[in-house]
Amino acid sequence: MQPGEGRAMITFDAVHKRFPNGTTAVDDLSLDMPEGGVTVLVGSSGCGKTTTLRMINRMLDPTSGTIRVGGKDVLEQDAALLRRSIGYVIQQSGLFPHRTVLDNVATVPLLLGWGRRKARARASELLETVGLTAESGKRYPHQLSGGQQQRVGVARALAADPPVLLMDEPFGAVDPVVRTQLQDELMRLQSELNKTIVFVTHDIDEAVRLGDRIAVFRTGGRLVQCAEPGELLARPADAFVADFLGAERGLKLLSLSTLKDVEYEEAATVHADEPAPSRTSGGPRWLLVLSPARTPLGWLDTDEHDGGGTAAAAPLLPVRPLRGTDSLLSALNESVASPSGLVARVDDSGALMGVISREEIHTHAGRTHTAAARPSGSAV
Ligand SMILES: Nc1ncnc2c1ncn2[C@@H]1O[C@H](COP(=O)(O)OP(=O)(O)OP(=O)(O)O)[C@@H](O)[C@H]1O
Repeated sequence: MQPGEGRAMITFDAVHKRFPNGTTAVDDLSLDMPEGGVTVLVGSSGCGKTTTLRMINRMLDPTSGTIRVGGKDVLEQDAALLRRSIGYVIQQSGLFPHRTVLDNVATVPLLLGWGRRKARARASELLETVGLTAESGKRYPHQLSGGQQQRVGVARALAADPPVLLMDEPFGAVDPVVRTQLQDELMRLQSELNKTIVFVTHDIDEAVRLGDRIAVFRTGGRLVQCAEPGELLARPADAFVADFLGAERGLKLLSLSTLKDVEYEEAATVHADEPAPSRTSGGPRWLLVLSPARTPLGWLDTDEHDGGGTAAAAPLLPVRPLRGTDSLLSALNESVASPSGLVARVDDSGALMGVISREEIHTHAGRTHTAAARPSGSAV
């Protein structure tokens, strides 16, 4: 079973939220969030994502309708206890500035009466889990970078090992490089922990990357479509969703398929310490120069080389080898950037397996689209 296909851990049933000033933030929301999956809520500013999230742990209560977590109506549970049993991560990490990082992470276990020693031991273990050193536990939040503070926020939310994690734009305030690292880290953690995660973001790329299911909202708190990323990208329910996904939604779809099943062919290669062939040798124009461990070092253009010297000493053009876990989108990008139009496919150790042609990548890209565009359940 894929993550996100399990039974519903959180259910919204005809939920409305109207604020006293008359604003309807959430309008007739019925939605299931599967156990052990990541449900991402996306949509433009003010469409009710945060309000939806905050009703799950009773930071806000619905005006009408029912929300259940683990089968239990949240309104029948004590709000403070419910909040402690659900992890919550927000954009500006929300750490207590006058407490050390370790004490910040230990907050909920202490509230739950674990005792100082046990709570701190757990906090220290969690800092390591989210990629921080034990030493950083002694610092205060302002002594950490924005990205590190977000990691502490995630560690704090995980401290009491809650089954549900609510994340409200947790990576919204960090630069794109750190953001990608934090996303990678979250995916790694999730593959071990299998939490039920509800994740709010503005960023559709982040949603496609992290979500098992994506729920798209529009202004007025209306859910327009909730689907797996592939289905959403291939079959947006209406023009609003298509617009929201953007002009590159076809390319985004390719980011969901990997090179695992794409066929490769034998590559024309030359070893680094062999003599560099020239155009007069009559072989193929482009050769991949390999290290002794068969790692691709670069492309040799025999049309531009007069012969003489070793292949390693010849002017080489850069190669960016791809693995089976890399996406079809990366392959398409590399096939455009590669001087030979070929993509070098390597194994997990980085050794060359073969090359994939631009045509093969295009064929797979087309097939991915055709398959995704087919309504689910229809015959292949
Ligand atoms: N306490 C409140 N009182 C009145 N209106 C509110 C309150 N909180 C939110 N709203 C309004 O409810 C609507 C939904 O807000 P919400 O914060 O849930 O949207 P959002 O999709 O999370 O937006 P953003 O992406 O900008 O964070 C907005 O129109 C907002 O102005």
